[in-house]
Amino acid sequence: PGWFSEISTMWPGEAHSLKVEKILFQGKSDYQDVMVFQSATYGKVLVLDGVIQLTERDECAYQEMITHLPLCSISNPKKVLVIGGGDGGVLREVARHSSVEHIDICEIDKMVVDVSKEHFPDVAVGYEDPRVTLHVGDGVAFLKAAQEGSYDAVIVDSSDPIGPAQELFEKPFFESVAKALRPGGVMCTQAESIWLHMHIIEGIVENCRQVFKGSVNYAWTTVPTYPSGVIGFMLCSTEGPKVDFKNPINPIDVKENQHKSTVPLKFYNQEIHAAAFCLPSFAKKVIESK
Ligand SMILES: NCCCN[C@H]1CC[C@H](NCCCN)CC1
Repeated sequence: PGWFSEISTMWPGEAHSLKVEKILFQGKSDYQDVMVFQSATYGKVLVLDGVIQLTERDECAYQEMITHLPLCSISNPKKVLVIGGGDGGVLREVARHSSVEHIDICEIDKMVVDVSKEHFPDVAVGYEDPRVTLHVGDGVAFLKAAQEGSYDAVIVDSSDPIGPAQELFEKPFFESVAKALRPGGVMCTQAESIWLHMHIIEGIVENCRQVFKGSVNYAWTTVPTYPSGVIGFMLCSTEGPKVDFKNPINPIDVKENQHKSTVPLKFYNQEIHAAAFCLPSFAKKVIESK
């Protein structure tokens, strides 16, 4: 009954709105306000501190791209760490890779996990994979404690730099990720919008170029329900075996190796992988000059 508008100081003067059919959950965790509503045209919607995290209709774009851009760029990923991603969508996507043997996930807010399992079963299906271990806690502390060189890939599926995820956009965190990765290991982080946050992106790229001595590339994709309709990703690799993010070398094994109730890929494919790294001139100028 009415409309939800995503108003935030992070995107001044604009607000994406969705028609609300019914509010399904409202709560306050130790970290943020959590809400789920049934929208008129995008399925169910997860909102944290007034910011849209995912909708049933378009979550495939973000979860598939943030996962397969890194994992399809290296051969035989075995050990993967997800920071954030409490809704389970990234886990669902990592599980499609048959070479993966172990998936750690560190999510700070248990309420996000529980709410996703209750209201977004096709997203939280990722938790049903036996290779998954959930750690409820701060990703910064988890990485500080992680053994050096223990992961092939780290995916940072965070909210925005205002709130609990603030530290996940800073240099010390990137340094701890690089330490936890093997030589030639890869990181993929949520990296905002080129339409809204070129300044934030500039800072992230600068930090990543200082910390990651392999490849550092920015990719982007379309997600209708994120502000400006696009979201970016920072793809980085540590010193060691060369990683060419722009040419996927490891096609996903979508046959047997996923949970029976996992939905098929809806968004990611080889061509859109390569296209994701093509940037408009105003963004290319800033990102490739750092
Ligand atoms: N697993 C889904 C979590 C999604 N992370 C989101 C990425 C986008 C963000 N707002 C977009 C802000 C404008 N770039 C909210 C969290």
